[in-house]
Amino acid sequence: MATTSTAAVAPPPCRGFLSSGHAQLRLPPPAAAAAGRRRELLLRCSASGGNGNGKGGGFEEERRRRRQAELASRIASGEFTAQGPAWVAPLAANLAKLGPPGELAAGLLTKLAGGGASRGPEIPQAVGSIRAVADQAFFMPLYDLFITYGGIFRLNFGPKSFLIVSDPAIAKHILRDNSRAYSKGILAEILEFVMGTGLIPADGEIWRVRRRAIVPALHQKYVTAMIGLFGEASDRLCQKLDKAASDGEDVEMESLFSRLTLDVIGKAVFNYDFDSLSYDNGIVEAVYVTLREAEMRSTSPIPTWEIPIWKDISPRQKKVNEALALINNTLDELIDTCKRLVEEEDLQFHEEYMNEQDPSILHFLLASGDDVSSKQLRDDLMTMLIAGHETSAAVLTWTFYLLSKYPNVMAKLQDEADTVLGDRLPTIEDVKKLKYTTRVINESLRLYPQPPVLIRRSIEDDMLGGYPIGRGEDIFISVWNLHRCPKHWDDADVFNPERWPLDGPNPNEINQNFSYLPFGGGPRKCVGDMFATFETVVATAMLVRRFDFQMAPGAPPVEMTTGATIHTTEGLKMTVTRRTKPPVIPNLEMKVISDSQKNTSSTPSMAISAASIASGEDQQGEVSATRI
Ligand code: HEM
Repeated sequence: MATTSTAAVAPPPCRGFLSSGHAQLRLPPPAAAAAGRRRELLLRCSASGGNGNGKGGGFEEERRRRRQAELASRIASGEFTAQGPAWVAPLAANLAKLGPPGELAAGLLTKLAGGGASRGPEIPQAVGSIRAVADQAFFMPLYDLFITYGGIFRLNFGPKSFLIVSDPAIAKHILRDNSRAYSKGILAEILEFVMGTGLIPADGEIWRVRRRAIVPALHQKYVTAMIGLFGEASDRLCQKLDKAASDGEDVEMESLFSRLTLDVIGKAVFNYDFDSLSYDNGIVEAVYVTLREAEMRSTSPIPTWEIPIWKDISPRQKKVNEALALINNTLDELIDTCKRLVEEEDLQFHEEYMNEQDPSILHFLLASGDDVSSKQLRDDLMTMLIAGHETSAAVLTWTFYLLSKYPNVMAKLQDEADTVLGDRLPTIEDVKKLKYTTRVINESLRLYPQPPVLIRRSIEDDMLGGYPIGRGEDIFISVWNLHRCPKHWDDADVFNPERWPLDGPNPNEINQNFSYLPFGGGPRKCVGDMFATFETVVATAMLVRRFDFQMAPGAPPVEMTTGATIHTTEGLKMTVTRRTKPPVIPNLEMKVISDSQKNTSSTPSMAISAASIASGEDQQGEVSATRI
């Protein structure tokens, strides 16, 4: 079968943050009994998926399992284990950087120096080489190390050192209880070139002011109105798939989901129609060039973009600068146009203000009289464009991957979509009824959290898990590990939407006590959580209502790699078949905001959001994301 090529401007994503570095892992020697227990745990905890029977399967699963088993047996054999006086670890780490002879010397040194006593509580240290696992996404080996060495340990690689946190109580402390003692650290440094002081990288006073300005824009009426936009964009994707099904072409769904969510977020944030599902234009290409650069910077061991002269003459940097200039000019024009519209408007601003011709966040911000420089406004828009684009696309990609592996879940999902949606574009009332679809998204986010790690830096001394830490520590909170911890989850690796009862609260960080963090937690929790949940629910329901999805024959194995979110290494190539049900023809004359959607101020609270109301940020008096 031929393949519909849709990835012209989206080059393959980069490898993991640590994958090209030489991570050095060293830990205190486990007692023999503990090693045995760990080995047992490791065997139970391979982070693989499974098939519809929950028994696992597939070539890629097998490869993943083999690689994990290899690392597990190397850890259990004590290969990474060394002990000795405090000076041994850094010296061994530096030796190991010199390649295989250095690694050998490091091994000998640590063996000879063995038996050092610890003075007070010390965070377990990982030192050694993970080159053997360098061909997988970096959060995968972190999982095996977590299973072996616990909820907090130090990872040294090269001159860098990170604390890896996989314990819910420690995550809660950093993200919520003592969040003021932590900044975005490396993340802010990496993203500065594209997001400036936008909401994600910003810290301190700038963050506080911008969060207070932006959160109100995602109010109930706005998110409800967006459901029409989600439906129309998903319908355009359905038309594309319809054509592929007629032509007998396989489709690369990851790239299509990326386009779907780009089209949605452009309209939702600044009322710009990228129309990337229809064609590639300069601005779409510029967005992808910028996104890939941000991911490259987050995964590269050497910051070539900072090297004097080179940064000015490198063709890659030139392309990035041109792309950024194009996006910035476009955003400036959109801001100017919107300012004119607001000036001409007979404006009566109120809490749930929304311009029905242009319900975008930009319009809200300008109408609210937000006193902000154009540069800051641009940073905020750019931040939301990126935050709301790749994340939702990744959720859809991994959801459809999981559905192809679990046909029983797909069948239930299709039943629900048939019953609830009929032949209409979804309304807010429909979305409330799509409870199983919502559980599928909840569960997909558990298995494939986007992003898989949250990054912080301590800006004060603190205690984490009983260990003292100094300021300046770079910290990775592994959401992947939290979401797959065998102590917290039954059959942690199995895709089981039924684990979340339909009549129960929507799972979130509060009711799962920070073992489940799909949208983060505390004051920096995602502002787009409801938006994103509705967007992915609407798209999933509309697609499965019309089509069956299977992995395409001969499709490359679906492996993970990571930048900001979890990507596939070679795309998600699927065969799409029209369902045998009578064709569904949505009423495209329906307005983006239907009459029933206009009067939403009295919309009763949904089960899906009721539980998220009591979020950590409220307890801290910070501005929380809007709930419906
Ligand atoms: C399924 C899709 C999404 C997922 C999984 C997701 C996930 C997250 C997570 C985990 C964080 C916390 C990051 C941290 O603590 O370091 C976050 C923050 C953020 N998200 Fe989302 N997000 C999604 C969609 C969106 C959308 C659609 C928007 C905008 C409309 C958005 C805007 C933001 C912003 C602005 C922040 C920073 C908040 C702050 O620091 O105050 N996200 N997101």
